[in-house]
Amino acid sequence: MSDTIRAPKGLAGVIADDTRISKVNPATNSLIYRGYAVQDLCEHCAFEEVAYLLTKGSLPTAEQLAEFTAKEKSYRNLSDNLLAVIQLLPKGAHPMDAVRTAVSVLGMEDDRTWDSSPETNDDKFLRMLAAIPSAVAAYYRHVSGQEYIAPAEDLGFSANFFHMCFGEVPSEEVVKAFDASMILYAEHSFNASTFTGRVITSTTSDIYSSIVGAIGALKGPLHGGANEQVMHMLKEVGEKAKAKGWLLDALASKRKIMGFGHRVYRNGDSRVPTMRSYMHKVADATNNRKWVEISDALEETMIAEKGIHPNLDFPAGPAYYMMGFEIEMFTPIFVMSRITGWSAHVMEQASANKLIRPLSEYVGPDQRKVTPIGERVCDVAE
Ligand SMILES: CC(=O)SCCNC(=O)CCNC(=O)[C@H](O)C(C)(C)COP(=O)(O)OP(=O)(O)OC[C@H]1O[C@@H](n2cnc3c(N)ncnc32)[C@H](O)[C@@H]1OP(=O)(O)O
Ligand SMILES: O=C([O-])CC(=O)C(=O)O
Repeated sequence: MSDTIRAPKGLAGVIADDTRISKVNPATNSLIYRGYAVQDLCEHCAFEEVAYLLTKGSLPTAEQLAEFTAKEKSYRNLSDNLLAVIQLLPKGAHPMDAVRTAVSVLGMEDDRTWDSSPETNDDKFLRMLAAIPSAVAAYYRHVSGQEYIAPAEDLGFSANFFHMCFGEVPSEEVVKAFDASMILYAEHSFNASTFTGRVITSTTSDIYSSIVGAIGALKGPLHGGANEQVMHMLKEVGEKAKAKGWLLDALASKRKIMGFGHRVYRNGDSRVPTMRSYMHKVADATNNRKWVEISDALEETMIAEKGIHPNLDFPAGPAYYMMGFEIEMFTPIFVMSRITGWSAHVMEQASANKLIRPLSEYVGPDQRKVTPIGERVCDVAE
């Protein structure tokens, strides 16, 4: 077929569409959101400002931010129905499945299913931004056999999350480190989960469905699920002195080292230095250098042996662990942030939509006749 193009496996290197939301630039090792460097955003902004920036296109004024955060706070409370659903969920399930279910219920509670106007989508986004942390915390409290803690209206996004999980807010340094991680995780162009969300939107389905699909894609250990695997790996290594030997054995047995490598960046992830410095601050604030030391030893060996650098999940995982979060909460925490980037992409896709539907090359058996079941001896799979 002359008018078709054969894309490489995994669509590697393929530009699938334009976007105004972010630019991942491996040549300069940089990442900008709507023109602003993420490092700059981490230094000068709270996560709520970045959420506004990503979804609306510009940084808010103080007045615009006050209106945005007031609305976000007003949407934090879960309905009795959703709270009851969360409390009925199996305790052994993965929290990512609980978040996926919670977003699905949020969608069912919103009677504007077929209204995907920009104003309505923006409001639906704000509902999810506000309610997802409440759902993550509610599931955590349920699983750990503790009473649900209602959101606090006088706390910012990140401080409120700590409050809902633990009933207390840690030091300013720790809250800032968490908030910076929210900024760094917020958006990353056409990664697998965002692309999933855009594919769903391209069918003119609703934003909740797009986000449910994106959550499913993020859960995988090759994508967002890697932040949990990093911490499992650090625990398996156990101590700094064993890190080098552990890594060499893992590489010899062809094991994928979680938190290393990236489809787009080849010389290191632009977000790592910032997150690493916050991880160090959390280690200092919690008086615990163990995970930092093991991480440093693994990184040094991985770069020396394979020339493969860490990605954002590598410092984020241990940072969350030192903040006191259970490992299985790490990827749901990623969802709390990436809901901003996903929603911005859903709105961008909807504003200039074209159904996303590639072709495939059929490599199965040639056309053959169906043998009626009574005469069938054995159908050989090819
Ligand atoms: C927020 C995020 O989603 S960031 C990504 C989080 N994911 C992870 O940390 C999981 C671990 N990393 C990986 O699996 C990969 O690096 C990915 C999935 C992120 C990128 O994959 P791809 O772009 O398809 O690269 P690919 O897997 O082909 O790797 C190229 C080569 O580097 C090797 N490589 C890449 N990452 C790793 C790794 N983490 N450990 C060991 N080897 C690796 C591959 O084995 C391959 O080697 P080969 O050419 O000898 O076969
Ligand atoms: O860009 C990617 O493929 C994965 C990633 O780092 C992200 O989604 O933050």
